Amino acid sequence: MHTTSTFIDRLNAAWTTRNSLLCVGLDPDPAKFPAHLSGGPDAIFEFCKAIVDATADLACAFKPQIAYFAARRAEDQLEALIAHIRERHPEVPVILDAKRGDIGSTAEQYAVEAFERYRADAVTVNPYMGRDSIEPYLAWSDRGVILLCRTSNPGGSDLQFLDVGGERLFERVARLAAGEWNHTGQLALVVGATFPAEIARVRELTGDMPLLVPGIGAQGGDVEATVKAGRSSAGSGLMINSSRAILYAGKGEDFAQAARAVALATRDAINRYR
Ligand SMILES: O=C(O)c1cc(=O)[nH]c(=O)n1[C@@H]1O[C@H](COP(=O)(O)O)[C@@H](O)[C@H]1O
Repeated sequence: MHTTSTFIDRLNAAWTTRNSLLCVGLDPDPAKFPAHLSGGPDAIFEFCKAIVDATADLACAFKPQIAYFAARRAEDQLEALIAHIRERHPEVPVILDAKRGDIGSTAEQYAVEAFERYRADAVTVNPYMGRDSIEPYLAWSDRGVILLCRTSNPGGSDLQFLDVGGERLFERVARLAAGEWNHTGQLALVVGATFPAEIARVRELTGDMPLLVPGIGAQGGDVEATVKAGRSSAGSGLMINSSRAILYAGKGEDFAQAARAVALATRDAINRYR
């Protein structure tokens, strides 16, 4: 399964074969499920499986957010969902959105959780604790590590915009991630679609590094500005995530088809500006 190719190889292949920079976010909230699914013991799995099967050919990645599963004691459904993606859509990389961050010995356990238990291709990590808190994930040489850099939320500026000796903190993170921290070539960065000027700055600092860009759709980020600011030299380089706008596009029994229609329109809108 995870043999010779790296996360970044698999991502590159998915970008090309699917002609898509759209990452479909899997943030399942049972309160928003269509009536015919609510209450079932495997409702979270069934909901996500339907979305995955309806959108796999349109997606360069899937990004399950672990909190939505853990909050409802549904980690087994997350395992089953990722196993389903591996089996049915093996060419679509899975990013486990867990935003971990801890001392090295604990990070080793988080890496086992993400890469062995859940078999994710990549995991999101908070870089606040520094280089040795990231290093354990890199021991899994065929997986990716996606560091928070300039997050999409308004409060992201509280710390990420602080001046740290002539540059802003997110710029330091970007420079470290593109330089000395990336000795294995496994790193990527998160930059919110709600801040196109900072996407452009991070692109400038990181060459063609892959960027995970959440914030279009429900958070109101602008697709055109995001793509123009973030595209790599090859007109690629982005995993532009949308979760709620796709997941909850429809409320009826045809919810997966409604999700597909939004995913298709979003993929095409992104491609217009590459
Ligand atoms: O790491 C992330 O994925 C992430 C980083 C960030 O800065 N902002 C952000 O919204 N996210 C995640 O991206 C998803 C956005 O969901 P929607 O706003 O519904 O499209 C959620 O799963 C968030 O946890």
